[in-house]
Amino acid sequence: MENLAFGWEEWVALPGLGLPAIKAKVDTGARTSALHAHDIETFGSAAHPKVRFNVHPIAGREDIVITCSAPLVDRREVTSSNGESEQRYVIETKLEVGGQSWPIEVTLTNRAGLTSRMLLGRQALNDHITISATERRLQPDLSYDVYHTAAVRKTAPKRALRIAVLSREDNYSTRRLVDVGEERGHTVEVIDTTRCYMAINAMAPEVHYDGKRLPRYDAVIPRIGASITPYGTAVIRQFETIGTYCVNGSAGITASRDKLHAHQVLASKKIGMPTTAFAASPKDTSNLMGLVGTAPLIVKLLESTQGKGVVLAETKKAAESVIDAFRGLKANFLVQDFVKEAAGEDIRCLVIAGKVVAAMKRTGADGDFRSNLHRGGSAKVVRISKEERDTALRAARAFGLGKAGVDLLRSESGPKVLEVNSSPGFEGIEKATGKDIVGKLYDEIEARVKPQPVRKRKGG
Ligand SMILES: Nc1ncnc2c1ncn2[C@@H]1O[C@H](COP(=O)(O)OP(=O)(O)OP(=O)(O)O)[C@@H](O)[C@H]1O
Ligand SMILES: [Mg+2]
Ligand SMILES: [Mg+2]
Repeated sequence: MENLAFGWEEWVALPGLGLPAIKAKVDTGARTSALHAHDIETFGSAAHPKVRFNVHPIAGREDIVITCSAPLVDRREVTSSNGESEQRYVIETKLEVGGQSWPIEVTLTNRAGLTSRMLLGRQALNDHITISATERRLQPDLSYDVYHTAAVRKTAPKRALRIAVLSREDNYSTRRLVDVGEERGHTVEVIDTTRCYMAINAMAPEVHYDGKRLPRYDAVIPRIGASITPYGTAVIRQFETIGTYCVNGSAGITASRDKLHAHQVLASKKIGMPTTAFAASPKDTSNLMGLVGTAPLIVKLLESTQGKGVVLAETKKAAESVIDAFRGLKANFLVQDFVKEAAGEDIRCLVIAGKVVAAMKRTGADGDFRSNLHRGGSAKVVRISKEERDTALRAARAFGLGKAGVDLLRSESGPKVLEVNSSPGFEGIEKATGKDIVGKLYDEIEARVKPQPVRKRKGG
């Protein structure tokens, strides 16, 4: 390597950590280099331990945070210049300066006394470096401005993420989320939503599990079952309060789960859907049916999933008796125009981050108007029209969902949204379309956790 001259302070970059500019002090009294970090947490398996930490690259700018992660190489006792010793995590990363780069060992410490962001110890100062103790910044200047520009996002390395899947089930979808995440070098933990507990505290929101506070996750992937929506969304809200990126937000899950609420949201955004009405009082049954049109009509339990509470009433009389029966059971329901021309078929569009990544057509079992796969329906890949695509995207956006399964009926007057599912299963659609949908979800998560440029402060 070409010789480099260092003063007592130099601009350096640690590209492997996503730190394009940082001021480092040369400290020949120390063997290993040190980086000022906080929220230092280890994660990953015993065979491949990793460490996750936050760095404020600019002294005095606590609002600028870069989250880093790196494989852990060691944990060792380090004695600092003031004689105090502490156990520190050690990582290996590339130091870049003056157009050259070489690997160095870095210990992580959050000692408040450490005034510099970084100290360069002897191990990093190879033979090709000559130090002039009385001079400073002999190497080309870098600028903190990069943290205010899109470059900070572009140059951020792919780092190992710590991800939680909120799920109570060990099914295809959960397993795929774990497998694909781990293939990409992330650590994916499956957390049983109902076993999370929380202290609702304004100052220190946190989530506990198995007797411990849950760590900081880079992302939370909610797979909340319909039976635990209120509790599950409360857990997600807690993560949202901490500032964790949740692929689907609590508000969108809540609104899309409640069929009445969901239809109101869709209607307010002028998204096509079958004419729908609902009423609470038995006195209004015939007026209610009048609002929707003439028989045949669909009567749907609000809590229905897998098509279990969806009834097709061929005549007005049949509709009345179904409604009476539901009322007798104190069940909530809605009445909907039967889209006959859909002919027992619906289209499931899988939306991830504002894109329809796959679509399949589901066809009901012989003689069933319901196309649910759980009811014996079958699925195959389908090409959708631009109008169908736009409708699916708008429906997912209406609930602010990063991942959604939007179900459409093909009607004479264009696509009609039946429902928006916030925990769409991946098995049916991956098998029908051959697409790697879980991979696309991770593409989005990886892009979302990249650092955002921070606005410059006046005078700063
Ligand atoms: N208004 C309608 N007109 C025609 N067919 C309909 C209508 N509503 C529902 N269906 C059929 O019945 C199926 C089940 O209805 P829907 O999806 O609303 O119920 P669900 O029980 O919530 O099902 P899921 O398990 O998908 O959540 C639909 O996939 C569709 O094939
Ligand atoms: Mg449903
Ligand atoms: Mg459905």
